Amino acid sequence: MTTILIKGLGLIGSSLAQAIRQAEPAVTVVGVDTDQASLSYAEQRGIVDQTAPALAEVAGQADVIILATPVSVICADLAQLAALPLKAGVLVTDVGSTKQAVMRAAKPLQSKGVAFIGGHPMAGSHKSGVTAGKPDLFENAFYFLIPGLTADSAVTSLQKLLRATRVKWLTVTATQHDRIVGQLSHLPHVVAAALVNQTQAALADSPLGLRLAAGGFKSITRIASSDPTMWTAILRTNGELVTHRLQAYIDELTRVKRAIAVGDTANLKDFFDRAKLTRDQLGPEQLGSLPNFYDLFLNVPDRVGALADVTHRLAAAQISLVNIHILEIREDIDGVLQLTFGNAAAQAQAARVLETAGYQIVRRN
Ligand SMILES: NC(=O)c1ccc[n+]([C@@H]2O[C@H](COP(=O)([O-])OP(=O)(O)OC[C@H]3O[C@@H](n4cnc5c(N)ncnc54)[C@H](O)[C@@H]3O)[C@@H](O)[C@H]2O)c1
Ligand SMILES: O=C(O)C(=O)C[C@]1(C(=O)O)C=C[C@@H](O)C=C1
Repeated sequence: MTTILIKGLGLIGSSLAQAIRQAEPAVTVVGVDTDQASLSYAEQRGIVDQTAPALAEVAGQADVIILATPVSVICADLAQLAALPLKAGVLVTDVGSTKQAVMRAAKPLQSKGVAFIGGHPMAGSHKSGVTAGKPDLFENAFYFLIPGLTADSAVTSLQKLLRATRVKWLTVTATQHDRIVGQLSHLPHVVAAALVNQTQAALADSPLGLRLAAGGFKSITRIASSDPTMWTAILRTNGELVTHRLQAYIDELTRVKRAIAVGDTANLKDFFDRAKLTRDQLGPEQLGSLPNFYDLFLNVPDRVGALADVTHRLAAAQISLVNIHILEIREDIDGVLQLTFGNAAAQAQAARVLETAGYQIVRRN
């Protein structure tokens, strides 16, 4: 019986667990997480077979170990694994968003002869946690692999285990990885967060402020809702590269700022022309997998039990919720609840159930 240990049952860990289950129903999946609620949720839904509070307790039983916590924790765990007794032939991999620091941290483990393959699925979401996980999260996305000196047979085994993800495999070096992803993922997250913070300050004295935002602001800042702990760890491990790319981005902004200030129409038009040309070439297939989450924004009355009533009605209709978020509760008036579903059918069914019960849907994404 093959035992797969997944440490970190959040968005990525629980999505991989579900994809592994689809392809290999006979394997035993063991989940490790510091968050007891995530472990219970995963066990109750059959995402994992067993749970354990700490890596050291179960590492020795595993045939495959997948590290899916923030990068800082992955690095610490790799050091810990090097000091633990492991099964002969164990395969260790990770999903962290930076790879040079991870590959460095894996050296003592590799020196012991353990097969380690750095990994990074280039798909995800601004949603985090076990409830957001789904087996098809990675479909059509690129999945970077950094095998280093690990044998091809181990790479093939990992690809076979993860075949239900239906990803496109791409082998790179850790340096190549961090350069590409630093520009395409890390810099955009800094830019999005900076824009949200600057907008919040700029509109602080406007009565409706950010609530007036429409599609433009929302689409460029969606990723500012991502997990702060995860992003702090990413920037601590690809900081040098991101600092350089941030300077190049500031230079680009400075050039356009100058063109706006002096009313240089030709330069401004060229600025937008070049961006449009490049962006238009990214069809949906080149964009990799876009996270498909479906939101309903619901007015809920300010009374005890309103939230429970909504979740009860959805559960009675057997509609699975990915996430629930209270956006605002104002005393004596309605609050707004954001309900997230994994597919359009669940969203539509939930809207019917809730509207029939008298709830007002204020927006759907
Ligand atoms: N979110 C994305 O879009 C995305 C995409 C690709 C890769 N990644 C990488 O995948 C990893 C996981 O990201 P995620 O989005 O699944 O995050 P997440 O916040 O959804 O999940 C992380 C999980 O790790 C657990 N955890 C944190 N510290 C722990 C510790 N010390 N011991 C045990 N468990 C711990 C948390 O409780 C949580 O369940 C990160 O390294 C991230 O960089 C994220
Ligand atoms: O789609 C999103 O919300 C993401 O942020 C996913 C995203 C990214 O594209 O930057 C985030 C971090 C990962 O390491 C890989 C993918």
